[in-house]
Amino acid sequence: MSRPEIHADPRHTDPPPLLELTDVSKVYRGGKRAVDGLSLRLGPGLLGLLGPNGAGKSSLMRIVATVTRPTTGRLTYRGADALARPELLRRELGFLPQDFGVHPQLTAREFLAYLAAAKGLPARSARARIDELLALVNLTEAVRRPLGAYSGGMLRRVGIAQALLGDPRVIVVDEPTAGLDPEERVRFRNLLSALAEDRVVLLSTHIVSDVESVAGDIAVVAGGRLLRRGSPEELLGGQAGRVWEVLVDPGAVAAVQARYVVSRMVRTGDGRVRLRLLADGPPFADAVPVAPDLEDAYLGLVRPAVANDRPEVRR
Ligand SMILES: Nc1ncnc2c1ncn2[C@@H]1O[C@H](COP(=O)(O)OP(=O)(O)OP(=O)(O)O)[C@@H](O)[C@H]1O
Repeated sequence: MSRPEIHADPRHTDPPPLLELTDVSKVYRGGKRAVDGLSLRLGPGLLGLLGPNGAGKSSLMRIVATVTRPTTGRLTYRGADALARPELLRRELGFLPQDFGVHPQLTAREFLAYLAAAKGLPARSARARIDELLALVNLTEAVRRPLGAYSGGMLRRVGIAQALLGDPRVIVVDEPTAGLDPEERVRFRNLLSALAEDRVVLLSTHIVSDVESVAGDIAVVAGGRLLRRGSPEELLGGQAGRVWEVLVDPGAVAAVQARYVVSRMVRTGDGRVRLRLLADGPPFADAVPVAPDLEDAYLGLVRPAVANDRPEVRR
């Protein structure tokens, strides 16, 4: 298979990036190549790292967070080698890993105080910061309860709060909206977007809507590679004239799916199915061209790169 073209974004070439990954690969024991020659330049702002399960997002996030070393490639922070001297990056980093674990017997305040101490933050300023963060993630009411009694969404919010201890300049959050309800999702996206005004925020997700409204800059990854980086508009531009809607009988759906990337299916009131699909020209005589959205653009990039699950029919 030919290597996909790597699109560098000229906006990120000047001034020098705060954080830079150069030709980074990660090969796990057993030979799995999770990240494959990936380069990224990051300055202040929010970069949405969007890719399907297994794309290598977590591996990449762990490399940036200096939890995992890449097999080959370079990582620099403020121009210094962050693999040789990870402490330079670590002391300015907040990381929310995908598998964030807590001590169930501690309250949120106790747990954050414990993490603040582990990070070497002075106790007095940490206390004030913890209360500020608990309010920010809307957990003030629950601070006296042990974490073992928290819901998944509440624990996620504790994870977000701990990532912000110490006022990091680089915030790395791996699938942070997993387990959050829709209102919490919106709240959290807005928080990250405000933080990204003057910080590097790297947010990974497989959910297009998580990055759609907040990230002016999106990197689409699959198979450990960067497929495309750009603004939502730039990503949409790549699919202009390639998105169509067509009404078919339910019995015809499988054949259409076998031939085209189907980005959406909706059962209509009269028992037919409206399919939205990607094709270079009109796939059927009665197909209607429609404007691409980010979900189309994402699937148009990712589906040719990896085999993926088919979408469910929405009723
Ligand atoms: N420690 C490990 N040892 C071996 N293989 C691994 C390890 N961690 C991840 N992988 C494999 O590397 C690939 C990329 O995984 P990674 O978790 O980085 O992707 P991802 O995009 O974050 O996916 P997900 O959202 O499912 O976590 C997958 O095939 C995964 O099974």
